[in-house]
Amino acid sequence: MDDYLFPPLTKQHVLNCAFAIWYPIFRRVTIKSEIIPIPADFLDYLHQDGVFLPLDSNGMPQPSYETPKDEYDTESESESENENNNDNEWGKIPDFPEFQETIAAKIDSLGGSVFPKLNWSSPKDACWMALGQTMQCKTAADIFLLLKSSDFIAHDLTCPFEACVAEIVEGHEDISKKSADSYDLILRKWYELHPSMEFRCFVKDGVLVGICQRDYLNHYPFLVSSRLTLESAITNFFKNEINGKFLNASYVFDVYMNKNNQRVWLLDFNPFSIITDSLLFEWNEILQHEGTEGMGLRVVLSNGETGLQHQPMYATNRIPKDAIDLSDGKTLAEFAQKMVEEMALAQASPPQ
Ligand SMILES: Nc1ncnc2c1ncn2[C@@H]1O[C@H](COP(=O)(O)OP(=O)(O)OP(=O)(O)O)[C@@H](O)[C@H]1O
Repeated sequence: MDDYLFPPLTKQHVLNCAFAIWYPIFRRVTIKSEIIPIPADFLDYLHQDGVFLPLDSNGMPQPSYETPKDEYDTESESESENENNNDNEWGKIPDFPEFQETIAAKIDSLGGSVFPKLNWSSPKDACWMALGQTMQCKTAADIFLLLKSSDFIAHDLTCPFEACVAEIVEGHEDISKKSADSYDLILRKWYELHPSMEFRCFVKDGVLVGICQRDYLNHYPFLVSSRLTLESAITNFFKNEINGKFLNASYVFDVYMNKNNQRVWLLDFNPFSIITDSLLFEWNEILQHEGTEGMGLRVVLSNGETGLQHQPMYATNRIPKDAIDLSDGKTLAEFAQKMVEEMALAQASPPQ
């Protein structure tokens, strides 16, 4: 770890990886998306503890959602009734009617289901919380549950510049400790992406140094046999569509390749930094690589190579901190049960 010598990561490098910055430049080669500025009250709500979902468009709690009062309050019924009559019948449940309406309209315009993100991250660590355990969202409530349950989203909100070099200007605080000035909710048109066709690409000083499987835990035999064809398609995509257009000289980008026509699509950009997972490479290999010839496409060559078979991703992120905030003993037991079921399911069904 200590050997690693990364070029200094600045706040600007991280900002350049924010969706709203790169999307206008690469709109033609990426998935259709909508960018919705997050209003201040919703940002406050995201910062608060607990997973209380806002009311639906009719002012009612979301379907199958138990209000904090119904489920957890220990007050006597009469006390509760008094309080309920006072103001907000649903106690702590927040309400963002305009924001929710905008989201619903954008979901419609993207075909009815979307993949949500904030400036940098998606709440992929929380998808086990969602109905159907998927990131596919059809309503604002689906999105809010994922955002509120995710550690990755909490990181975007609280310390996105954590890995940046300290920039202390006299009289100003160290900006590496700051959060972003503004946040966007990103809605991307939903596609059933096959994990075997996702790849991560490492670019150092404008050179495509390495490409590897994004799903680094599983062996896909066809990737081994078609490695050179895939590598050539991704390299061409880099040369024609990415190189020289992204704002940082060194960066990491993710792509998806359509299996049928081998068309490559850009998925995301990440900082060239230890905070980005190097997957099948060691960061040292990438950092020490010299010359203009890259290391090519690296895939998992056999099941034995990983020593693991059909692993669920983000297994270690499956108890988000808000689950604990939300819980009494009973709820945690329910979460634990759900987790056990999901792990069993993931082990039993290999990826197609
Ligand atoms: N539009 C989409 N429809 C369906 N699934 C998607 C879509 N976009 C991304 N995904 C899936 O979600 C995963 C994470 O997406 P993305 O890279 O945008 O999120 P992220 O949180 O920035 O991830 P990372 O930090 O690993 O880069 C992708 O690997 C892909 O499997």
